[in-house]
Amino acid sequence: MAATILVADDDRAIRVVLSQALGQLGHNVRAASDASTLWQWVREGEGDVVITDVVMPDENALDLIPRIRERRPNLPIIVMSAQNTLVTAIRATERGAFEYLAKPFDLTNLVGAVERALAEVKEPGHAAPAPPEDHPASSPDALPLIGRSPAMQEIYRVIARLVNTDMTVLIHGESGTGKELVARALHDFGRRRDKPFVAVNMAAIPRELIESELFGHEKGAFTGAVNRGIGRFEQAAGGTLFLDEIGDMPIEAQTRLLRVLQSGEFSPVGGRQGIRADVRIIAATHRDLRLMIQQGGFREDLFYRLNVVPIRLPPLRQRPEDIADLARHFLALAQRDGLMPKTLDPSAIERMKTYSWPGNVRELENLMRRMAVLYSESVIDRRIVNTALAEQEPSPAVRPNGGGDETLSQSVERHLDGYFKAHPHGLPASGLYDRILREVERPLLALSLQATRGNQIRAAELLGLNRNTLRKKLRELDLQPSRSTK
Ligand SMILES: Nc1ncnc2c1ncn2[C@@H]1O[C@H](COP(=O)(O)OP(=O)(O)OP(=O)(O)O)[C@@H](O)[C@H]1O
Repeated sequence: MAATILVADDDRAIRVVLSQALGQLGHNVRAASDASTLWQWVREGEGDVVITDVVMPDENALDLIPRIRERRPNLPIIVMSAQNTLVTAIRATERGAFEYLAKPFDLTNLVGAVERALAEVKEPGHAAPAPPEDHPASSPDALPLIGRSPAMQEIYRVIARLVNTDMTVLIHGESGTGKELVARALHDFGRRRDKPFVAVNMAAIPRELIESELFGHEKGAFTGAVNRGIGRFEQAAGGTLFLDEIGDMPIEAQTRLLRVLQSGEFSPVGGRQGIRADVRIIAATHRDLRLMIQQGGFREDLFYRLNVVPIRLPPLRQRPEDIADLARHFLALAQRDGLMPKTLDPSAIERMKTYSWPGNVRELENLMRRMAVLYSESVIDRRIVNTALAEQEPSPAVRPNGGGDETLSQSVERHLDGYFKAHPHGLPASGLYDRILREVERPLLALSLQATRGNQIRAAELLGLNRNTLRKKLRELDLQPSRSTK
């Protein structure tokens, strides 16, 4: 069917390309260079589909969309934008765009979108989120996610599509790729944004405590359960529950979670009555769950329950185009925190593009922060990047033989192995047991104090130690408990 397509873009090249491509398919194309001409055509009842750029000389098309939707509710609008941010994608979708395409776009995708839009006109009922609802919360000036690579654009498009739904999402990506940030964006821009976002990391909770952590427990449910405990499901009521590192969930807890997802109800440990589970679930993992299913480590039925909408976050090394934007963003954050302003020399960006970033965006973030703190030069060049990369404290994800999956005990084992190997012709000095335990005790106590801002009572509670015992150990290890002012 030959249709009339209205195109609005102030870039002449785009108007020409679209007119040719759509003209060849037999459509009539009318192209305008500003928003007011487009609006005039729409008012005159012209056109079967609109394709519009966002930023035009006279008006931002995002402001025009609601008017078009009001006047011609059945006229599909395809938005193309070179702004390429999550916020643009979400705004366009929210205001009722039929499709959002980031520039530069693939012509085949555009033609596909036009065809779907025309099919939609013939058979209405399409999915432009209606009614176009404007979210006050969805206009943070700060962008939640940085990066304009095609891979990130695709992720923004998916997030925008999910904004008005409660669909379960499973995010997959290496450590540090931004899984939690995506989960937060889904919550912050979604309809549950006024309710809590609760994150639980399955890898960080002892196996035997996972169920009570998630579902809560009744008083007396187990030794130590002196009071009723509220679980994360209840805490997140009305909001979003982010199950991080879902691949680390023990199989029994998986069974229980599956039952909750199937029935929509949960019971606290030691309790009977079912409580309605009003949470949106977003899960994330860096593991290959399909492989785990084959090996019997993950329940297939749970996987399908969670994998309703899969999102794959690519590692940073596969989207080097994002590195410059991200690096500048982190430098700007450091500057906001009172550090000296710094700029990046092109040679620094080139160098960073060839590095492999095993710790992904988190590693880049740490590197930029370190450079902001430790280097006095105001322009960062290749040499500084090289030096900073070389002195990098190897994090588990950065170590060549460590990989992101290394557990604490594996890493200790690796260290001890190195220690024994350092004495090839004999044994280390005796008294090893106490020496090694102290090695572990020291960072554990220091970090606990740091986490409780030097509050010894809270640190003792956190550690499950008697206060006097903690004080004694701090003295023995010569750790100065300094209380930070804030
Ligand atoms: N696209 C992005 N834009 C801005 N900051 C980002 C982006 N991706 C990641 N970050 C930052 O990098 C750090 C790591 O991100 P995040 O914690 O979301 O990763 P993750 O994949 O959940 O990691 P892990 O699997 O280790 O928990 C955070 O400080 C986050 O703010």
